[in-house]
Amino acid sequence: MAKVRISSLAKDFGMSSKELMGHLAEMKIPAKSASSTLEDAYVSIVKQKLAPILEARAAEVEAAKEAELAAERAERAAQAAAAERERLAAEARREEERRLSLAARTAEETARAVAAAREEDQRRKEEARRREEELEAKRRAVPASDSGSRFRSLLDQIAAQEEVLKEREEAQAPAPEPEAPARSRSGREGGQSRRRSNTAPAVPAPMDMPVPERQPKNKKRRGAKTEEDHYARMAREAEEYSREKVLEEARAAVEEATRESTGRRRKRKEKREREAAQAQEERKLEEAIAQGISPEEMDAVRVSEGVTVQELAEALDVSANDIIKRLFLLGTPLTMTQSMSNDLVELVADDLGRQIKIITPEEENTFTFYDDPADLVPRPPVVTVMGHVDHGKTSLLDAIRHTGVTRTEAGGITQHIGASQVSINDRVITFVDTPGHEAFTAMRARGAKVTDVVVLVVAADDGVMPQTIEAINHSKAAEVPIVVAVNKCDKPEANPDRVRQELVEYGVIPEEWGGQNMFVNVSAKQGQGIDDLLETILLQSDVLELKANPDTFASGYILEGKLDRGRGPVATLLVSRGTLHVGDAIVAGQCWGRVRAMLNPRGEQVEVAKPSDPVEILGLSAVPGAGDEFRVFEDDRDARDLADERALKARIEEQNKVKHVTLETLFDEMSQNELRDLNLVVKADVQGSIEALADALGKMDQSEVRINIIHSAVGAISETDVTLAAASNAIIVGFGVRPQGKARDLAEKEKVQIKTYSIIYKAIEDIDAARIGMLKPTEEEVTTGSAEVRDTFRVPKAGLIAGCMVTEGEISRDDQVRVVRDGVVVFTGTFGSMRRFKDDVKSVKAGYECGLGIDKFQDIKVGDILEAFKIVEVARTE
Ligand SMILES: Nc1nc2c(ncn2[C@@H]2O[C@H](COP(=O)(O)OP(=O)(O)OP(=O)(O)O)[C@@H](O)[C@H]2O)c(=O)[nH]1
Repeated sequence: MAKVRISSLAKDFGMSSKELMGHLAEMKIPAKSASSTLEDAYVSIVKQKLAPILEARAAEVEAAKEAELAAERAERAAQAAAAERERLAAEARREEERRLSLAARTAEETARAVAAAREEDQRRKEEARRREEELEAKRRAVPASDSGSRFRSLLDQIAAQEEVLKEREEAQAPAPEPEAPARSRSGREGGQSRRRSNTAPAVPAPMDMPVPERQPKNKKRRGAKTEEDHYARMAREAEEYSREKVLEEARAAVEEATRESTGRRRKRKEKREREAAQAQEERKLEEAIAQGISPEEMDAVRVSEGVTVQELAEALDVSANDIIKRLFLLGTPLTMTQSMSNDLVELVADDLGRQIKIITPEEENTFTFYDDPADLVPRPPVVTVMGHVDHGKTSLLDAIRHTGVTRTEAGGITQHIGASQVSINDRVITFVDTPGHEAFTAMRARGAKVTDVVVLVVAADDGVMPQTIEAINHSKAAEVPIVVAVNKCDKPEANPDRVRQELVEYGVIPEEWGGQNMFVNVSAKQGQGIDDLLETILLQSDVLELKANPDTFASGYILEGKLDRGRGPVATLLVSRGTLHVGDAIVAGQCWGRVRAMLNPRGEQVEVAKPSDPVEILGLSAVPGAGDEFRVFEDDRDARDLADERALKARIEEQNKVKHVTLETLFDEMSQNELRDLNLVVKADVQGSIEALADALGKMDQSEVRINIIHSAVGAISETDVTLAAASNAIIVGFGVRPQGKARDLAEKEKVQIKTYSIIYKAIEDIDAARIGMLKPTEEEVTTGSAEVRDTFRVPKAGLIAGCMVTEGEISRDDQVRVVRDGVVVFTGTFGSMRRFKDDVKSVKAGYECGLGIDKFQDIKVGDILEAFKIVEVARTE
């Protein structure tokens, strides 16, 4: 059979060998190290079980790849965008430069034009002044009579000259008028002003630039006006272009600013969300710590142990069909109302990629209470006495009780209720009387935390013994402080110091040696050191600052439950919180009732029990179990409902234990079309048997049902085999091997069928029979009687006849017969004749003689024993 190394399998799975080893350990598949090998059958189981993880991992890898690709794409896009931004910025820069240089050029030109205009103006003024002077000189030289007409003609000449000059001026210098663009854009102005505005320059002149004088208007100059329109249009276009540009830039700037502010807003929002998520995470963590579970479990969907397919579907909010389908694929077909094993629930949840938390009945029956610290008041410590057998636990408890009783009041111990209370220095200590760690651990296993302090009894003459160590370990696991009572100190061979030294090795270190544990030397027998021990317990409990809220409905744990003939169910409870009153409606496990009467440890009737008080109560509907949690309900209907609900759940669970396939049910399952695979785990004493079976199975018709040997090995049927079979709905077939004790128990619990055979063909027959839906009853040989051959004689036609005496039972004519000579079977066949005297008979009883002939056997000898037997069909029990 092929084998795979764990390390290479882990590699295939894309996980570390360590992780895979962890999974294997969970599946109870034996694997020593990463270099160990796994059978093929195990590999397929591992693959099946890990399928959800592997798929998830593949999906993760896929997602990571995609994320990488997306990141790459995003980066490329970002680069492209950056390049585009760079290009646009460069373009904008170029545009700006161009605009600036244009403006500069225009300004320069304007300045030049203005200077030229000024110069021209100056020159004109100069000219006019010079002409004025000339005229004045001429006027003075001309006689007064004809001076009028001559003067007029001169003036006309001058006017004509001025006209020419003006014309020249306009033609030479179309100096642009630096007028504000806003004014030029105002459409309310008249045509004149519009025309004026049309002469505005493309770019406004710098502020400090001197404004050129306005050009004189001339409506008659048509040609000049056309020229003006052309330039004006160009100027307007240039201006509009630059305006558009400015607007565009402004818009872009606004957009950018908005983007930045949205970005900031988004960032702020993201930060707020992050903080909220973090706070929620922290809250979750705190809650998880408070409940003693991992934060992941907080997210998980919670279902009760033994949940049915339908309930699981509802809890996971998926269709029941989906779950049934998955179960079918897992090889465990179940119907809607059948309950599922924890393994199956986890497998299905994994398959669906969901977190699930299975709530055990203990967890389900636990209540969580919250008390305001202001309501808490000190309460007495609850102490459990533990120690090795015969080290004096019972004696010590007796001595303590005796001390307490005599100390408080006369009357002695009248009743023992499984717990006791003693008073010392006006303070009370409660002792859980059931000594030994079984009670303690059993309670703890049920989630009951009743003990505040453990008194570890160690006999000074015996020292640390195995149960002492166990008690230490249990106390430490429960985080309960230990006070050591070194007992039997009265004995001459007592060596309390040796006890101290030995305990140091186990981390129990005396205070006087710098450790945490208080030690007291006592003698339970002589009552020595008991007060000292009680005071030490009080000291230890002071450190613990034990408190509880007495002003609320009571809750706590059942210490003991029993059925009393006269009084009915009786339970001893320890109140952890609140105050219990007679008449309270109470639920404990699956029991409920009203507290009819309450007795304190001294057997006195009491009306109330406060935190740390043990009381015996009457009135429950049934006997609760030790460690069951109890609580009082305001309304007894609620109490009854809860108890009923729990009882019903327990019953359903019992009925619905997961059903696995058996050879007998195989045909039914097949005909319902629910099963197509018959999985086998084969264990044998020799490899040859496994091979022979595999061979034979291989030859069977597998058209209707496929037979898979999911695991085979030489050796006894182990727990691991059962786990594997349970997980894969397989039948365990054993040849010449038996299940180990624990494996049998587990198989019973898991309802896994184990079939053991000593002959291979029987197994093959069974499997084949199961396959075709017929499981034949077993054939058994039953000895009917035996006869002794006393004589032989020959009879014509009939052959050799033996004269016999029937010594045992009754031999029938139809029986088969075995001829035994000197302890060896020499022939097996059937009777040919059976006669008494001359008559053929059907049977002969013990004590009678008869003549017997055996078919095809003529070698009967005197002294032979003829054993008669029948083959009967016996209905199979396995
Ligand atoms: N000399 C002496 N004998 C003691 C002392 N304490 C207990 N014994 C004896 O030790 C034996 C065992 O005492 P138990 O009190 O039954 O011890 P235990 O630890 O309760 O034993 P189990 O219940 O069987 O685990 C009895 O014979 C007691 O008489 C003591 O202080 N001194």
